[in-house]
Amino acid sequence: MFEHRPDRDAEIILIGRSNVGKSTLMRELTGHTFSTGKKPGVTRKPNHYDWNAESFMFTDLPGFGFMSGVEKDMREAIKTDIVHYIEDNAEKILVGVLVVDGKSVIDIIDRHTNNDEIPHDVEMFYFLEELGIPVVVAVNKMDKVDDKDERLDELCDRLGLYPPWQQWSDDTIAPITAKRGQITSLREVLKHHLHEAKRDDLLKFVTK
Ligand SMILES: Nc1nc2c(ncn2[C@@H]2O[C@H](COP(=O)(O)OP(=O)(O)OP(=O)(O)O)[C@@H](O)[C@H]2O)c(=O)[nH]1
Repeated sequence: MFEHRPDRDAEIILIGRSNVGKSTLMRELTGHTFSTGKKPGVTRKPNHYDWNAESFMFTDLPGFGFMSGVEKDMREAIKTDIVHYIEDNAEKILVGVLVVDGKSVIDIIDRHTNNDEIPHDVEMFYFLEELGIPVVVAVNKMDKVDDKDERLDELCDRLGLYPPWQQWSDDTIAPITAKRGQITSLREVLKHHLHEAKRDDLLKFVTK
């Protein structure tokens, strides 16, 4: 289990496969640089970035799925810890940001679907929804995607959301390029959810 979760009442979590750009996004959202102990095989913990006065924090959860140099058992253990963390804190999690790599996400989802498995990304999407946590899909690395609309429509299709993707751009689908600081669409969607949750007091944390 992950230990040392700061005791905060409200939280926005980032989850996603390894290497999709969660740390980069976390840096953009908070303006803070984290040392992440990136060596494969090293035990991986959540990164919390928190504000005591408002009892709010962003949490970057460890990446799930394939990580080079990390054994399958270890990957499964990390995923189990992530699931427990989300279940245990569901009431405090205002938004779950599922970060995916826009360039590879469709291939990865389809590869796993063919094996009769539920792909991790799709599974996490439904898992958050079942817990009643609003899910935002931050589709990162859009700088590497040429056919943007087509790709985002495909992603909607795989997640059970009716295309066109623009229908979901207010509350669910946020194409971004975290590396270049292009995350306005995500900020807007987060604002929407904080407002819905009647937490306008927290808007300043998602606005630049
Ligand atoms: N082209 C492109 N690359 C990006 C973008 N955002 C992040 N990256 C790159 O993707 C790689 C992984 O980024 P990280 O932020 O370390 O990813 P992570 O999801 O935190 O990875 P884990 O710690 O393994 O879970 C780095 O080389 C980043 O520079 C983006 O918007 N576009």
